[in-house]
Amino acid sequence: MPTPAIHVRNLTKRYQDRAVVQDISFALAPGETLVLLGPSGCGKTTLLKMLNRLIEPDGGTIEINGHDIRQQNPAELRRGLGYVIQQVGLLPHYTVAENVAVVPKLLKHKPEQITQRTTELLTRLHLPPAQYAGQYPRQLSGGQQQRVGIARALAADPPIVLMDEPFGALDPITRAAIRQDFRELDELRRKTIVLVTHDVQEAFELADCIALLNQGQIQQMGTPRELLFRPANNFVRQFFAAERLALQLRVLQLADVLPFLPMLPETLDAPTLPTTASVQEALELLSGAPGSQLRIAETNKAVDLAGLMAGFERALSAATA
Ligand SMILES: Nc1ncnc2c1ncn2[C@@H]1O[C@H](COP(=O)(O)OP(=O)(O)OP(=O)(O)O)[C@@H](O)[C@H]1O
Repeated sequence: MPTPAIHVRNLTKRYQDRAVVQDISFALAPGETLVLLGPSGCGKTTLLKMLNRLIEPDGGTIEINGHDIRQQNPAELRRGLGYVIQQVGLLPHYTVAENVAVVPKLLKHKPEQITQRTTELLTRLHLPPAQYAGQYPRQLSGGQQQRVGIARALAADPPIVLMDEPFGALDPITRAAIRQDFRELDELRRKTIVLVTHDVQEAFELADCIALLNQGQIQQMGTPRELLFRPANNFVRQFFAAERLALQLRVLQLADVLPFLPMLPETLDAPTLPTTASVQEALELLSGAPGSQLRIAETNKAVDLAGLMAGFERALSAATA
């Protein structure tokens, strides 16, 4: 394994003799998204804030790109780590462009480079600069402010970004829209991200890897699929119980269902999905047009709604067997 982007060993934090983070260890490879998930008060934010030294641990070590963060000046460390929080924390007397430029300015990037980067980020985050660069935070909606917060965290192109409930304060529709942008933003895909949430659907949508915490301890760390189909204990099983079906539809892909699908005569004008599409995506496509079929790219198979559901059921039995 290459040097982990983040390597945490035996991390512990106590408040008045109560360990709110207990002996946590993990390694995160560069470019991965780790979601810290768990009930309120389980220690997610405390763990995240130890990564950028907003909170100092009582025990254990943290290495970022192979360097012990205790050897680094906290302010410098933080300039190298993007940070997005629920309250956004934009500076009210700075324009959108000025807010985005804060860290690049501290790092003494060239003015023309900063302008170019700001323009690029605002455009990609659906805030056309001609309209928004000169506005003040109070003139923006909550969702727009959150997009500016993300642009600000990415402005200096840090390889690691820490996010604490970044979509927590938004209504469900805005939240889904920003999550979609988040997934489609190429530059975020390349970054190492640690994201805190208590929203299970959000965790499954964004994570390469989930660490499910309870009372300061990792109950299980693994891919969404591992947590769902191979729960390490009862806590993990119970945590996903209420949303199990929705999660299964999201986690299983057409590739999983494929062996159980009957061959159908090809309908040339049918919509096509790749084998990596989730059963959920296929279901959405098919339920809009009952009786219709979809083609599965690079295979000789097509499927209708009934066939998909029958295949899903068999793929589920195979995954949990
Ligand atoms: N400064 C502090 N002094 C004492 N206790 C604290 C302090 N900060 C946090 N705690 C306690 O530590 C525990 C973990 O808090 P933390 O904020 O990390 O949880 P969380 O999982 O992020 O919760 P939430 O999802 O509600 O934000 C909580 O029980 C909290 O009350």
